[in-house]
Amino acid sequence: MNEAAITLDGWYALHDFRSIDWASWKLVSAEERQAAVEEFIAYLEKLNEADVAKTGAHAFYAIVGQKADFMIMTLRETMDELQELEAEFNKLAIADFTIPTYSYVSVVELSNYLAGESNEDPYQNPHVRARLYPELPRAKYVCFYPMDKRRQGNDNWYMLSMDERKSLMRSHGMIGRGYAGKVKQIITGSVGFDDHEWGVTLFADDVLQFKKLVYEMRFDEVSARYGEFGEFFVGNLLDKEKLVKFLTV
Ligand code: VOV
Repeated sequence: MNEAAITLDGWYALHDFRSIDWASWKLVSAEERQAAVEEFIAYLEKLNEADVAKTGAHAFYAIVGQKADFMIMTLRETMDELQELEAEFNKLAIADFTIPTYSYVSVVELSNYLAGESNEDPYQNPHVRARLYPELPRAKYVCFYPMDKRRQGNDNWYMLSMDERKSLMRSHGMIGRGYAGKVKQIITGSVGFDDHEWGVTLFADDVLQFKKLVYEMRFDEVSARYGEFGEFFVGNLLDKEKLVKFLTV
């Protein structure tokens, strides 16, 4: 059997995409709408308490295009908490006017492809911890897509030796490093959890950097030869003020 990469696993992740049923939302009285918006804001503020306490993190973005109207991404210590938060959202008044369009369940993952030899417990290393339990930046834009590594004929990632995969991942990492300070990436593993193998969540203040990074990576062997991609979602940061405007009809 080929050698599997060893993964370090951090917070569990839920990406929850919803569309709004605008026709029904418009039929509700202004008072009811206001109450629903306030309740929604209180829910988001409660999510943010975990960000402040560093027991989790969340991101909230308006999605551009017809795939969804907004996305709430939550990171938590347990899968149980993610499900509880999802159920809590579903009980909000605003949820009656949303249509679930897509969701993704995964866990923040680091592989050992580029890790050096060490006897220390990686879970105690502050740099590793910062990546496994990441703060989600309030960047202006988000990009999310699920992906797989190909398993077809001669292009089978899982049949490559550990050394071959290490060398390919090194090249991948080098391209990524060129985007330091411009794009923050969170890679979440989803084998056994969802329909693809990884979720890729990117944050940036310049939306064009997503296109530049993803395009450049397409020419790198890991993506060119072995990358298979699901649907792409791109969105704009929603703060309280923008949310109120967004839900005003
Ligand atoms: C912002 C840029 C950026 C940077 C710096 C970066 C670096 C790194 C490093 C150093 C490593 C390996 C060690 C680890 O940390 O796990 C990875 C790992 C991974 N990546 Fe990456 N990646 C980036 C960005 C980045 C993008 C844009 C994509 C999507 C690919 C594309 O074509 O659209 C991606 C994918 C992945 C995946 C799926 C994995 C896991 C692969 C596996 O088989 O386990 N990644 N990645």
